[in-house]
Amino acid sequence: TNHTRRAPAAMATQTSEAEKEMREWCVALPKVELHAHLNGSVRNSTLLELAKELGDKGVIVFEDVKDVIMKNDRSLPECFRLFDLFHILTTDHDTVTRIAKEVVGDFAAENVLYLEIRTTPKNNEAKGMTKRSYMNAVVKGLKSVEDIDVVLNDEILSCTPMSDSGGDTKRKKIYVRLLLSIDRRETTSAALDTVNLAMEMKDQGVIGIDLSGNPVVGEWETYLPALEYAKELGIPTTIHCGEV
Ligand SMILES: CNc1ncnc2c1ncn2[C@@H]1O[C@H](COP(=O)(O)O)[C@@H](O)[C@H]1O
Repeated sequence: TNHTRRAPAAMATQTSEAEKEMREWCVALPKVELHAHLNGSVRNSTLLELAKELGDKGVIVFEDVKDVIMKNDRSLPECFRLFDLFHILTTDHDTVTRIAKEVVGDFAAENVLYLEIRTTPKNNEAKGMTKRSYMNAVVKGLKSVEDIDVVLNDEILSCTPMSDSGGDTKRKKIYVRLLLSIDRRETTSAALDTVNLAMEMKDQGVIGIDLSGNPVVGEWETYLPALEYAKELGIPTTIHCGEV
């Protein structure tokens, strides 16, 4: 804070010690994370690495993108421009698998015990991707976490062999559930596809749907049939609204 900067050196050190302790306490505290967007939770280092690869291929200009990724204090419109960039960087099956794996690992490292990840299933013909194959890539990522027990639907999906001595008590365990997001840019039929997919994937950790995306885009009437359909099917729903 400004206050800290103006304080004498000794006091500043004390404050930063206190801040450090508070941060450590927050990390150690067992937590529940209910609002993580998959593509909003990607490590900066991974984004930079992916941007570098696409820069080398001439798809983007790395230097421009680097500044955008590292910028802090973004406005809401800037956030949505950034998501469009993230989607260019992340949307192929292997990258989706990679980011899902890393995101779960990062939350577990911060002692999140129960994690709900929401993500927008994407059709991308150029990559041979359907909403279903996108979600399969996400689930594959969750199952490929090696050093943590990831529990989807109360079943242990990823678990390296326990030691012969009867189990390694130091292994972390995280319960992960998925919400399928409808992007406000989508059509009624695409939104209905997402609800059907959520129903199909109930036994793979999918526990609900979400309406998200740029709040200044789209019309409520477009998604209403999908939300009503979800209600009929008994699928729990979360909604982003009123942010502008
Ligand atoms: C800032 N507040 C917000 N309001 C509304 N939607 C948001 C959001 N933050 C993120 N998203 C939604 O999450 C997507 C990225 O993750 P996935 O591609 O789904 O994994 C964004 O494109 C947007 O649709």
